[in-house]
Amino acid sequence: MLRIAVPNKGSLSGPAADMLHEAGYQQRRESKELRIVDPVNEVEFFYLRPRDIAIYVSSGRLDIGITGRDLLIDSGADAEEILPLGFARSTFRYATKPGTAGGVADLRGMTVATSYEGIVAKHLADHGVDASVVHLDGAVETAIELGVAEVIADVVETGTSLRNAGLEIIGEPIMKSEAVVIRRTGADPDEPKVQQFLRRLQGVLVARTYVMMDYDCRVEQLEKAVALTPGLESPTVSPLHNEGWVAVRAMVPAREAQRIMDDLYEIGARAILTTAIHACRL
Ligand SMILES: Nc1ncnc2c1ncn2[C@@H]1O[C@H](COP(=O)(O)OP(=O)(O)OP(=O)(O)O)[C@@H](O)[C@H]1O
Ligand SMILES: O=P(O)(O)OC[C@H]1O[C@H](OP(=O)(O)OP(=O)(O)O)[C@H](O)[C@@H]1O
Ligand SMILES: [Mg+2]
Repeated sequence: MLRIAVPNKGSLSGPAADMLHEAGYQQRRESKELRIVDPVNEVEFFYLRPRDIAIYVSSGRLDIGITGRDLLIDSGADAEEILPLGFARSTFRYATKPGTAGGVADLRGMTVATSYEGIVAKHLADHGVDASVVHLDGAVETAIELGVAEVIADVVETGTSLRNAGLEIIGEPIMKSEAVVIRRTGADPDEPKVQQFLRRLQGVLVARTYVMMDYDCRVEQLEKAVALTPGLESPTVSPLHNEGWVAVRAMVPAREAQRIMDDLYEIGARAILTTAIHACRL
C-alpha cells in the first residue's frame, strides 16, 4: 500500500485534498482525522503538519508527500521534488520599514526574523552577509514594529500583509514556491505505484488547464484552422455529411480558448464550442 503525507492545516491543506479528490482518491471527512485508508486505490493518507512532511518522507517511512517547495528546502531533509502542483504559489522575500535597506548586502549586522531559518541562513551565507536570524512561528510582519528585528523574511503572495504592516520588499525574491510532490532522495523513480499516482495528479493538472474544442470548417480553411488548434498530438478531423466541410476536435489551453474561438470564427469556422475535461491520461 502506498503511504502518502498530506498537509493537515494551512494554505496547502484544502487545495491538496481537492486535487487528490479530483484524482479519484478518498479523502478524510473531517479535519480531526489524522490517517485514512483508501482500500480501492490501495493508498494510505497521513495528515501531517506541512513543515514536518519532508522529514517523514526523507525517513523512508512514507513513500510520497505533498508540501511547499519552500518548506522542503527549509527543512534540509533528504527529499526531492518530483512534480510541481501549481497551487499555493508564493515568493519568499525580505522586507523592512522603508529606508532601512536596499538589498541583501545592506543587511550586515542586522537581525532578520523569519519562520524559515534554513532558507534565510543559507541565503545570507551565500551572499557573504553576516546577520543574525531569529526564529518566529508566524505573524512575522509584526516583529519589526515590536523591535524584535529590523528585517523580516517571509512568504508573500498578494503583498497585503506587508502593506498592512507598513513594510516594503527589498531585493530580488529569495525563492519562488508552490505545492510540490516529494520523494526520498534516491528512491526508485520507476516504481509502478508511484508512477500511477503521479499520472493521476498530472491528469488533474491537464484537466484544469485545458478544454476540449470542437468546430466545423470548410476543407479549404482546414490548414489555417489546425494551425490555431494543433492539439497535443494532432487534432481529430472527421468528414461532415455536408460535402466540403469537416469537424475538428482538439485540446486547447483554457486561458486561450476565447481568443482561439474568435480567430477560428474569423477564418470561417462555425459551431465552435468548448467542453471541460474532467480527467485524462496523456
Ligand atoms: N498567503 C499564501 N499564499 C500562498 N501560499 C502560501 C501563503 N501562505 C503560506 N503559503 C504557502 O503555504 C506553505 C506553508 O504552509 P503552512 O501551513 O506552514 O503555513 P500557512 O499556510 O501560513 O498556515 P498557518 O496559518 O498554519 O501558518 C508554504 O509552502 C507557503 O509558501
Ligand atoms: O502576501 P499575502 O497575500 O498577504 O500573503 C502572505 C501572508 O500569508 C501567510 O501568512 P498566514 O496568514 O498564514 O499567517 P502566518 O504568518 O501566521 O503564517 C504568510 O506567512 C504571509 O504573512
Ligand atoms: Mg502561515
